[in-house]
Amino acid sequence: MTADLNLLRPYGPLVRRIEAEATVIGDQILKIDHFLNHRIEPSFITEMGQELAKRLAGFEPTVVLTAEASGIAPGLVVAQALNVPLVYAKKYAPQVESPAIARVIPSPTKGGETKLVLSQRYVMPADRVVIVDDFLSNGRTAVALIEMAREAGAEVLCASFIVEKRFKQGHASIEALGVPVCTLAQVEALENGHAVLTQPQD
Ligand SMILES: O=P(O)(O)OC[C@H]1O[C@H](OP(=O)(O)OP(=O)(O)O)[C@H](O)[C@@H]1O
Repeated sequence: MTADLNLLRPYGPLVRRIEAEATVIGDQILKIDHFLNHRIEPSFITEMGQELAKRLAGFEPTVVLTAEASGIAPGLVVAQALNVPLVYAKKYAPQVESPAIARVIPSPTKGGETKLVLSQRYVMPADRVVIVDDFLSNGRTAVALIEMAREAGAEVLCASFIVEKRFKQGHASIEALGVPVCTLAQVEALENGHAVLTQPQD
């Protein structure tokens, strides 16, 4: 698959904020939870979600799919901009109306295992799905969401993220499923307390 460069265009305002404000721990951990997923800045998450929505509009999705919890804020902005529903796979109280589809994945940031559960009532065979999440790392969450949507009979058009760690295998795992990846910031490496990012052209 040839990557669509428009889907991977670095978004300048986000790249600059990560460079200036991220906390980098070792060569694996990047924290920007002061504006993205613990303390959320409504104006900035809206700006970023609208940028993702612009890139995703051409896929003509009928539903945005994410995972509880940190995907909900960006997912809601994208869904609102595209005027489609947001569905989130439940993680923390995974009792949903049956029939349901589930996947167990290694918990990305907490260790142990996480169960993702989705009611088939909310993703249907005619649906055109785009995935939205805050971070792409090893890709286990996104791959599970893609598999679950496909098990429901839906078509998955694109998987999109605010930030991706290019030094992990998530991007390749998603493309291996035939799904294009869309991201606003691409972290190439974490070194000496700093994030090295793909630079915007503008
Ligand atoms: O590409 P991956 O390796 O799957 O990692 C990315 C996932 O990790 C985080 O979720 P996490 O479960 O850590 O936290 P959350 O419950 O706050 O969303 C993040 O929100 C993504 O969903």
